[in-house]
Amino acid sequence: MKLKFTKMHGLGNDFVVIDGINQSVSLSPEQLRQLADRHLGIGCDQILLVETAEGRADFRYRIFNADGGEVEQCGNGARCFVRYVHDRGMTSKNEIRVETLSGVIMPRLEANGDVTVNMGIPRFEPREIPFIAEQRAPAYSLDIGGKEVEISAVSMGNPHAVQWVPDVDHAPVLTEGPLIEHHARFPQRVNAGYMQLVDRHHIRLRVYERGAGETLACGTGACAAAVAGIQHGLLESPVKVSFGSGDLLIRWEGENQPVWMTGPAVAVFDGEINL
Ligand SMILES: N[C@@H](CCC[C@H](N)C(=O)O)C(=O)O
Repeated sequence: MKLKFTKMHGLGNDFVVIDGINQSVSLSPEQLRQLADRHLGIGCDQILLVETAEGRADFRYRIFNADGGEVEQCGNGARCFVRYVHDRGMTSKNEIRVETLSGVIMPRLEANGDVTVNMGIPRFEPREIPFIAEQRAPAYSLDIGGKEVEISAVSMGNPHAVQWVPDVDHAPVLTEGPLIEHHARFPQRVNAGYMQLVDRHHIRLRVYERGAGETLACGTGACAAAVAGIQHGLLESPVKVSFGSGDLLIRWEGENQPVWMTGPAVAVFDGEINL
C-alpha cells in the first residue's frame, strides 16, 4: 500500500499525519509501529489519522502512540490537526469541532498561526483517570521500586501523573518515568510529568509519555501540570509551560471549567511511503 503523509510537530513532539478521508487507510499496530520507527520508517511520537466525523463534528481524529496503541487525546496533535486541515483546504472554518476518543474538542486557528484548543474539563476522580485509590485526593503516594513518590493524578481525556521536582534538568525522567508509566495503580498506564516551579505563572516541564517515551513536549501533559499546580495553590492562570523546545500557554479558571491551551503547530514535509 502507498500512503501519503505529512510530517508535523508541536514544539518538537512529532507526528505523522495521514488523510484518511481522501485515501483509503487501514493500519495494523505493526504498520503503525513501522511508521513511527526512526530507523525503519518515518519516525514520530504519534500518528494522527484524519477521518470523517461520525456525529455532528467537522472531523474525527484518531491518535496512535509510537507503540501502536490507540489513545484518547493529544494536545500538540490537536494543534497540528487544525493546521493540517486548513493548509489542505479541507475546511475554511477557523474554529472546528473535532471528535476524539475522549469526546469533542474545539481547536481555533489564531491570526498569528498559533492554535488555541479547548481541551475539555480535567477529571480528578480516580475511576475517571483511571487510577486505583480509595478516594479522590490532591496528592497520592506511589511506591516506585521501594521509593515513595508524591504525584497528582489528572485526566485530560488521557491519564497523567504529575510531580514537582526542584530541577527538571536533573529529574529521573528516563529511569523513573517507565516505572510510573507501568505502575499497577494505573490500569491503562499513564503519562509521567515532572515540573519545576519558576514562579506563580511559569513552570518548566518534562514528560515521559505512555507508549512513546520522553518527548520534546506534551500538550495534555502541560494542561495536567498547570491544573495540578493551580489546584495546589502554587500556580495561577495563565501559566506558561516551558519545554526545552519552547512554550505553551495554559489557562484554567478552576473546577468544572475547560482548560485552554495555545501554542504553535508546524508542517515539516510531505511524503509517500510503501507499507
Ligand atoms: N503528545 C501528546 C500526548 C499523546 C498521547 C499520550 N502519549 C498518551 O498515551 O496518553 C500531547 O501533546 O498531549
